[in-house]
Amino acid sequence: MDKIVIRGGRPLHGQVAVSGAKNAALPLMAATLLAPGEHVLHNVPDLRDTRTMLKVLETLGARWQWERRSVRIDTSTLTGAEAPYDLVKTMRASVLVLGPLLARSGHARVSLPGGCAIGLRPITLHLKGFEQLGATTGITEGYVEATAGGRLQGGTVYFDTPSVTGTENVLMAAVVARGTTIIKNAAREPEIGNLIDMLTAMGAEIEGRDSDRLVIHGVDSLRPAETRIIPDRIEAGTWLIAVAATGGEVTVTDCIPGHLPALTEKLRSAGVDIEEGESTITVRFPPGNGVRERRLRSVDIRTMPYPGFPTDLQAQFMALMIQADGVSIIHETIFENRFMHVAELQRLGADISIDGSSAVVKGCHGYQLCGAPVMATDLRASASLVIAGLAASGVTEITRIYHLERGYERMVEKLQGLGADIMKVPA
Ligand SMILES: CC(=O)N[C@H]1[C@@H](OP(=O)(O)OP(=O)(O)OC[C@H]2O[C@@H](n3ccc(=O)[nH]c3=O)[C@H](O)[C@@H]2O)O[C@H](CO)[C@@H](O)[C@@H]1O
Ligand SMILES: C=C(OP(=O)(O)O)C(=O)O
Repeated sequence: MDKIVIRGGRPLHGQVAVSGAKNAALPLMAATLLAPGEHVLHNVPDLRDTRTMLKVLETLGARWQWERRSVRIDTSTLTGAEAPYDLVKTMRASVLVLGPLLARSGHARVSLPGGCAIGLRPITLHLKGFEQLGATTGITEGYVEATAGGRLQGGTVYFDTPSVTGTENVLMAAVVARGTTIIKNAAREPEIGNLIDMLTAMGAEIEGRDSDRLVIHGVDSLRPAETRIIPDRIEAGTWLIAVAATGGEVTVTDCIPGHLPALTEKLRSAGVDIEEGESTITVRFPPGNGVRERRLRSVDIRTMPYPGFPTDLQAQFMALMIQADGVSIIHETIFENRFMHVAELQRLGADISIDGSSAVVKGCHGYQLCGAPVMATDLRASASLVIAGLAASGVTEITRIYHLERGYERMVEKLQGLGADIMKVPA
């Protein structure tokens, strides 16, 4: 097993290109199950999670081939309808094969994705949605089973709370149902827009892209499609926060600035210079407008469904706020246990206390954090430790970095390209 060693305290400079989004690639890969034939996905990030999803597809009978940044997935013949525990336990997004399998094969059996380090993560809304389309669902021996007695029937699905994978799963089941389905209070994350574009290219009829009300007119059949995965807004946001934390000037390329409205607004409020181009964001700290003093202001955040502040950037933003001037309240509304990074950040000298779903961060303005050995606990917590390590003085060693490899493509190499002293070494 490898670990990451960082000698912190160096500003970051240069350009960094953002990879395709993990959270778009996974549902789009699952969507290939809907139509027999060869699909092509471009800009696919080579990650532990995308490799796991390919294994899930393979167990269902699909064949695949990587060609540089593209993956060809042939779903002409499916030989199974079960996603086993061994794969699902390593990646919750495996649950996304439920909707497409139910639509195509009339039956699906997927190991129940358990609770993970960040919270319970139920899928009751997915199952309720399938039932509204005429399926029966149940849980036996740790597996979710969904069965459609014939073709699914369009219906109205209301989500109590906007669920990202729930919206994606029900959407994929509904595109070939008989009649019209309406999803009310749907999630609006850009990754859902990417999925809608792919389904539309496959022949689906969907109205309401980017809104919380999706209207799906079921079609008799779909065809394979060629689709490009959107840039990873969470990776882009991670770079912006890293530069704000270390100081320096970096242009983040191959991104969609409009996908990060809440983060760029918060960074500006904190005193960070953000300049948006068409597909680039330049981040500068301290700001270049003659301001000499390095003074990062504390700001509060509250995680919310898109376009609110993403829960997937909460841990990284906390790593920035521990160095700010003042007190920042970080309120996590999506997951009940997404503060696992707090104990590790404290090892670097951060002053953070937790009060229910809020973290109170007292910035250490004027003092530098001090590197320490820390342990990664989940994907975004790991990214926050990297950011804190880059900003701290001395050496930070991060173990259990397999979490990071689930969602960040070539993170160490990209940071080295920006001048960071960071290495991956055997633990
Ligand atoms: C809205 C939101 O920010 N979703 C995040 C969530 O997506 P993911 O799809 O994993 O989670 P959901 O969007 O479904 O969950 C959103 C909220 O709804 C609740 N819920 C969900 C399903 C259900 O059946 N019942 C229920 O109560 C969850 O407990 C949570 O509080 O984790 C991903 C990985 O960190 C993020 O990329 C997504 O941005
Ligand atoms: C927690 C994440 O992913 P997943 O839903 O795959 O666990 C994430 O992307 O931050």
